Amino acid sequence: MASRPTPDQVHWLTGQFCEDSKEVTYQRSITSRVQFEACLSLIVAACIFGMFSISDYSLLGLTKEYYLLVAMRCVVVVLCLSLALIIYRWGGYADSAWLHALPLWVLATGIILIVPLRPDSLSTQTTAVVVATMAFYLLIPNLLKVVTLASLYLSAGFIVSAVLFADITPMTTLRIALLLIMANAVGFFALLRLESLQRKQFSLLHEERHQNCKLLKEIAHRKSLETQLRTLAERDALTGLNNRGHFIKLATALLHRSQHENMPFSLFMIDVDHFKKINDTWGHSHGDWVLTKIAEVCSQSLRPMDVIGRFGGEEFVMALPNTGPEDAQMVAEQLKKQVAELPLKEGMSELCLSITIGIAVAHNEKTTLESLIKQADQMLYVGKRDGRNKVVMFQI
Ligand SMILES: Nc1nc2c(ncn2[C@@H]2O[C@H](COP(=O)(O)OP(=O)(O)OP(=O)(O)O)[C@@H](O)[C@H]2O)c(=O)[nH]1
Repeated sequence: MASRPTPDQVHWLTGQFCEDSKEVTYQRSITSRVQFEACLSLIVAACIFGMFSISDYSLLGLTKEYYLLVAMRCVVVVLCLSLALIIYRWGGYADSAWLHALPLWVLATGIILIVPLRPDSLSTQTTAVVVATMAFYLLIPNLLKVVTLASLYLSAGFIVSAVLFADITPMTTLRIALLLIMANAVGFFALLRLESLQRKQFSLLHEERHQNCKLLKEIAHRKSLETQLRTLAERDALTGLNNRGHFIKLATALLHRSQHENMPFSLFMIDVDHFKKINDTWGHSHGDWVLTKIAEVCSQSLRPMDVIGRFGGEEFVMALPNTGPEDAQMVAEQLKKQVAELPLKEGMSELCLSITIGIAVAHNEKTTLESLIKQADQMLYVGKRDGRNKVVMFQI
């Protein structure tokens, strides 16, 4: 049973992809280059074809045949130049291969028509046909099928014309035929190899791009997973604040920097008053909501250099670098006021929301974050004991 061709498989005889859609994609990818190169090659070919009128003159002089030849050459040159322009403007050969075939047929007809007008210079013309055949295959960019048909037309037309008008012997006819068969075979296989190699290169490039795309997607996916993991490792799921571990890491760095710069550093321990009662009265979801609202208020009151974290349960912690006792007291009072003024959920109107804040300020280089947390926690306890809704500062 014949196996199905793979998308990258190239046909052994046409040099094109076996899969039509892939071939069209390939042809479209090279359209602009082919258009430019075909246009350039046709202009050069037309000029060379026209220039041969000089050798016509040296052979024929100003005879009727010479004028006919010049007229024919002019028609071919004009047609080729016009077609070159049309191809340059509109000639994507994925859609209009016939347009690329046309100038080859015009040139071939022109070459064939020289024989009846200049039958004496057959050997020169045979050389010209061989060169033209090679140029068709290799220099004028075109599809192998299109080139092969035009070249065979040129060879067959030339031989018929030579037999009819140049009065050649059967032996000479055979020699010319063999020469043209050889030129066609060499041109055909050279172009077949070129077409196959170009398409294989295209496939490899395509595959490489595809793999790169996959790799970029994979990298993006991994980066997003990494971000998610980092968030999970550093953030508190309910409030989105830093979790205890990450807060300690960030606050320790801030404390060290303040100590290095000889600047004060304050730490707040914040605890929601009678939070258990909120849970018991309105349920855990309302308790959660209150915690997120308080977290929001605290975050909004921070400066960019401050750091906040959820320490556990209904307890928050804030680190304020470059903040001395007076400023810390002021910020804490302001925070306490903002929490008390928080608009509450429907049905919670009788709740008097308040927080107690314990403050510790680092005074010398030896103070550690651990000791500051301990002192602020002690002040929190004092504030709770003294009736809650208080700001208490650790005094040395
Ligand atoms: N809704 C909710 N409740 C929590 C969460 N974490 C801890 N809690 C509750 O918070 C309550 C803390 O109660 P307590 O330690 O007695 O403190 P309190 O009621 O605020 O009393 P004081 O701090 O002395 O004013 C407990 O009932 C915990 O179950 C949470 O993430 N969500």
